[in-house]
Amino acid sequence: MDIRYSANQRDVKRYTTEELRDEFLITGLYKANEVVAVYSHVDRMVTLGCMPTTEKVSIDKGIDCWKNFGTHYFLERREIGIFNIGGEGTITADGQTFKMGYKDCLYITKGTKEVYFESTDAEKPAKFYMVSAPAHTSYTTTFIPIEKAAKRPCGEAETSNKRTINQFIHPDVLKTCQLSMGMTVLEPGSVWNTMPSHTHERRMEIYMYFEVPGDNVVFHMMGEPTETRHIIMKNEEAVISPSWSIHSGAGTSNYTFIWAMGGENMEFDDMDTMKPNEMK
Ligand SMILES: O=C[C@H](O)[C@@H](O)CC(=O)C(=O)O
Ligand SMILES: [Zn+2]
Repeated sequence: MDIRYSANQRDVKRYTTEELRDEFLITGLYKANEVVAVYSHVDRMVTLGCMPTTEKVSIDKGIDCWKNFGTHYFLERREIGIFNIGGEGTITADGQTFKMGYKDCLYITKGTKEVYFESTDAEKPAKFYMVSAPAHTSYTTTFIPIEKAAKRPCGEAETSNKRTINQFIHPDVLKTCQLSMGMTVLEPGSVWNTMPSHTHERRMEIYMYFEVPGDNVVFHMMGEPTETRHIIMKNEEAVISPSWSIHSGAGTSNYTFIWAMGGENMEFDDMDTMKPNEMK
């Protein structure tokens, strides 16, 4: 498993493009019938991708749970949020089966021993995007279609940031230990997410950009507000944002992204925002 040890804001100021990408960018999430996992020591969050084609794939395929987590199975002391960003598929969690259409979300609670992924059609495989956080207790495994998500329209066409924040795994929708996840959809002509930018010292965040058409890219902004850097991101790539970093982006087209947060603070609006002209 790819392990990322956390980097601090002082050293990051001197990182080259390559060092910045090696530390924070997550690429290659979808390899047929594999589980691709990146363990970050920032809040011990694990980002995973699974694209089952011809096989029924177990969540711990290729992962040595005892060596990496010191647990007997993946969700022994973890919770996980899963979105399907590909063709139709199914997830089986301790015998319960969930049909997962495009953009459907599933929260699976701590203590779930067996989790399997399958695609309905190997030619149009499901692509599961997942983020897992350490958990101290069990709640309820819950299927959340986009209609059940709490919707927050924000931004304006005039400032190229008109978008809808869909809160799926969120205290208003269901209980979790520390994980919250959602999906932000930008309108055509809007390219900026999370502008005005913010940080939240009390929790970290991971963004995964998708629906980035063709050769387009997203310039993902990170760093301390007065020491910003950017990472150019392609479709279906994710990026780790430590608590000290802004996480904001501008695409060469509109796009969609999934955000995931972990930390003790679950108050969505508890952010330190800044005016765009206060940043450097
Ligand atoms: O802490 C909250 C997260 O950064 C995102 O929900 C922000 C976002 O989706 C947006 O403004 O476009
Ligand atoms: Zn944020």
